Amino acid sequence: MLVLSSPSGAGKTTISRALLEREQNLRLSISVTTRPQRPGEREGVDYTFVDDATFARMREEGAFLEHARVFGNYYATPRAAVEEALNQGQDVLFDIDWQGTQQLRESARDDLVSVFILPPSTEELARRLHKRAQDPEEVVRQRMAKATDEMSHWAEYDYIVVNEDVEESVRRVTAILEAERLRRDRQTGLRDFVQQLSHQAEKAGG
Ligand SMILES: Nc1ncnc2c1ncn2[C@@H]1O[C@H](COP(=O)(O)OP(=O)(O)OP(=O)(O)O)[C@@H](O)[C@H]1O
Ligand SMILES: Nc1nc2c(ncn2[C@@H]2O[C@H](COP(=O)(O)O)[C@@H](O)[C@H]2O)c(=O)[nH]1
Repeated sequence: MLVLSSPSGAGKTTISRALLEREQNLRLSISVTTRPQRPGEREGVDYTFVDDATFARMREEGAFLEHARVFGNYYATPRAAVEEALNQGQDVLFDIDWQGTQQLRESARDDLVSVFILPPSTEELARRLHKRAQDPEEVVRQRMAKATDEMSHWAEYDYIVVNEDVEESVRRVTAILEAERLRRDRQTGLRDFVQQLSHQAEKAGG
């Protein structure tokens, strides 16, 4: 479970999309949200868009692994899709905030790798939020005002990537993913493989 968090506009959606194109065994967890759909966003691809009543019902039914109120809207990670992907041996990518990360960390523990994305400067963060031009000015202002609050959680994360150049950031997150996949405890079947090697070495050595 690979989590990316950041202040709004720092670039995690951009980095996630590039990662998903390159990584065969990585699936995006598609969140459920009550936020209005942005121009260009696709239902079931970017988010599953629901109304407040549907969100509340799904939460009561235990359909979420985590949920949070972010910038005045509700967001949640659906349990079934994530469990299915993990059971199939796939890695799952989460683009969620620090509240959701805290909740996932409690349930997933060792299986969670978290990356916090920082902007190179506050001016650049404001530029990116405006450049995206998909939210009303008031929403952009509200998200900028929340940036300090969001960034105060950076030290809760395993890795920090300052997103200056997209390509370089994607390279760094890919390197994190590769290194984490190589951890001894994540390589299943290693014990049998090493036993086999030892057996062959003993035979070869007479
Ligand atoms: N390294 C970069 N350099 C310049 N522009 C960037 C960079 N990374 C992302 N952007 C641009 O910044 C804007 C915001 O990026 P993006 O939507 O990926 O942010 P986000 O962190 O996912 O935001 P949110 O939390 O609101 O979903 C987009 O227009 C994107 O193209
Ligand atoms: N706790 C969760 N946070 C989520 C989830 N999906 C997205 N998010 C975070 O919300 C903000 C705003 O996203 P936007 O798409 O409206 O710009 C951002 O920080 C996302 O990471 C979720 O399922 N749970």
